Amino acid sequence: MTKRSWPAGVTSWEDTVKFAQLLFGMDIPFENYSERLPHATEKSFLLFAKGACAEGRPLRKIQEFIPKQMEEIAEWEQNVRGNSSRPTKSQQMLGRDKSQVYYWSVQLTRASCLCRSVFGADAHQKHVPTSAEVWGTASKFAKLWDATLARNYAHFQTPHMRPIWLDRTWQVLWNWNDHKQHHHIEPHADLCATYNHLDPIASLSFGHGGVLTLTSNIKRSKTPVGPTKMLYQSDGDALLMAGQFQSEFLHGVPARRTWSELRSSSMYAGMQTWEKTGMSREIEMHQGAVTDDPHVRMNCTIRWHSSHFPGCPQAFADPSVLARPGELSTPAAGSRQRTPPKESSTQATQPLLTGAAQAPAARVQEPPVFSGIRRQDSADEQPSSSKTQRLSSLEESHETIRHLLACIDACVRHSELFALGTVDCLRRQLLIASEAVQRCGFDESKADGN
Ligand SMILES: O=C(O)CCC(=O)C(=O)O
Ligand SMILES: [Fe+2]
Repeated sequence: MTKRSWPAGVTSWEDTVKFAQLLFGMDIPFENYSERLPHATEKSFLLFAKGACAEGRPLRKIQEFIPKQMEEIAEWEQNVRGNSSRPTKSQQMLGRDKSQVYYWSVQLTRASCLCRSVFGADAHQKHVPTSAEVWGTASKFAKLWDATLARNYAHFQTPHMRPIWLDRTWQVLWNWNDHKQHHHIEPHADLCATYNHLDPIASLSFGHGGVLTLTSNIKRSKTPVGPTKMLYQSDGDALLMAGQFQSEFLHGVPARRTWSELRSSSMYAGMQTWEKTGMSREIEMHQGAVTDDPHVRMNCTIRWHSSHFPGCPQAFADPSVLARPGELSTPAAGSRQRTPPKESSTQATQPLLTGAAQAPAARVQEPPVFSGIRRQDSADEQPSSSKTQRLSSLEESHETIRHLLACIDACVRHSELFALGTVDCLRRQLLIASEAVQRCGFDESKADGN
């Protein structure tokens, strides 16, 4: 039997169901898609919730938010940054030659988190603030998300077991795919140094149908393997990938023009009738598409920052979960990144959207890496009779303040909006640190008998 971790993590099927109820409500039907995984496992969980975000459901609104947020960013590019030549570029997921657009995407975080996961094709988006409070549309999403989870949780019978995701920093990726432009994502795992495998990743689908391929990420031979399972999602459907899913499997979003080929593969046989019907309808639409109207499918993935990059106010708020610079270039503990299989020569020349952690270059090079305000209750923070130790604690506090000031400078250098969103939080942290220094100095003078 798998270990349960609720309400602090998801490591069993029962936990996965609870998580689904927290996000989508108690009344949502769900299916255990374990049979749909490329190999049998007790460590990974795939839950499918048909219609969890369909018309009439609270999270339906996300469908409207995605294009609105994209417009808002384009307007900001134009009006605030004066980028009138390519105001939409910072939402494009670009190939290496920077000309092919794989799909469109924006990344947002719960305020006041400023972390941005960089996945490769979005490396040119780093200047766009992620914190939801900076944007009108994202702020509306934040309100909706918090209210929906709180309302769903009110129906749980366990008030003493508050799920950590009510308080944890979420990160959303909003993707916009036009089937007619052959948008797609290569097989990859959603990995980042700030993610933790105890936090499931939810994927919500809107608009036209989408196919998700699944590939086993357990290397049995030198020959790369391709996807062995696929599933179909229609408008309003939701999926949860939980447990060790991101280490054990790769997922990919094939372009609609490849679906008729996929229909002749053995993977097709494992699909349910409604999936086959939906897929066939989209194939027909693709073949019959004549007008210039886009055939849009939107996707929202919801992930969680269980730690934060240096410079993020959330890292100051809880230094115990700070992602240290050394971790930035390696995947988070429990997650393993592999090169996705190259199935054809075409794919080999395309960018690998692995989701692997890449530190935002500017931040890694920046000197102000906040080493954290030490917790009062930590063992090495106990009162000591040694004057040397007391002095070093005072010095550390001074060091902390120096780092905080440097962080503020870095924020200001980074961009005006970035600074606006964080300065208040940084100021508060600075005050806490300065009070700590005062206390330290006061304790020291008492100990010296002054
Ligand atoms: O579009 C989808 O269904 C999945 C999107 C995805 O895998 C991603 O954004 O990482
Ligand atoms: Fe993904």
